[in-house]
Amino acid sequence: MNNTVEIEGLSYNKNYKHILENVNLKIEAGKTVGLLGENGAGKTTLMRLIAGLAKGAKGSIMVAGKQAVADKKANVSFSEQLDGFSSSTRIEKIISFYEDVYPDFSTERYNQIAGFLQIDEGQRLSELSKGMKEKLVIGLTLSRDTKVYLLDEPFGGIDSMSRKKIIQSIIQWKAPDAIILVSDHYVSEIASILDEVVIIKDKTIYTKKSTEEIRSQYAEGIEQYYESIYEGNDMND
Ligand SMILES: Nc1ncnc2c1ncn2[C@@H]1O[C@H](COP(=O)(O)OP(=O)(O)OP(=O)(O)O)[C@@H](O)[C@H]1O
Repeated sequence: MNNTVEIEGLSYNKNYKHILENVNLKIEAGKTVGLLGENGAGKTTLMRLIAGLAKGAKGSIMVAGKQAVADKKANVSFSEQLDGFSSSTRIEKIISFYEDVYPDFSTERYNQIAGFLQIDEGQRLSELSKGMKEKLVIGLTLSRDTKVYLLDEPFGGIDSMSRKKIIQSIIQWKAPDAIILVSDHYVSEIASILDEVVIIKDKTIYTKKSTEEIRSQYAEGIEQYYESIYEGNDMND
């Protein structure tokens, strides 16, 4: 089996607090996977570890068969929140930064996505609404040509019409063998694009299941499954 992400025995503490314990997770090439869990469950932390941005974990995280931080950075595109740019920065400046820093950044792909999302390059960060900023982050993240895309709650501020359009288009913006790992609290909205669902609970991967299997067991789908796990009355496991 061709696993693009392979995590074994991963534990992570921050400021003496156990955040993740004994996480094991394998994600096959090409899958679009929903990462679900309540506030503070550890979704962002897990993504930062996969992206090579958080250090000091125990266990192993392999991305495309490699463990070094530099390889993770080269193979993973993470939806960073642009906090490093001053609010007066124009979008065109951010795009040229991405072009300089990431050899795999495709300006052509960015222009396609930005056209679809109606992002205006001439604007400054301070002029963007929360939803527009999120659209920009989605555009920048998916314009790199990488094996793994990590989208951390990418749609929170985006209006529901645009959100539906973006969700339906998102898979076309990745190579067929690339993985998307997306966390979101709007479970039912992203359900249609997911191949698998991973749930973090009690500091670990509580379960990973294909959406097909979930739908065959839960008439109301992924949201019902997710709620059943948090309420402690799931049918199996
Ligand atoms: N710098 C830190 N020091 C100590 N604890 C931290 C630190 N950063 C995060 N945490 C804790 O790690 C846990 C996981 O946080 P994380 O942001 O990964 O969760 P999340 O699932 O992404 O949550 P949300 O859905 O609210 O975004 C939380 O309990 C949080 O309080």
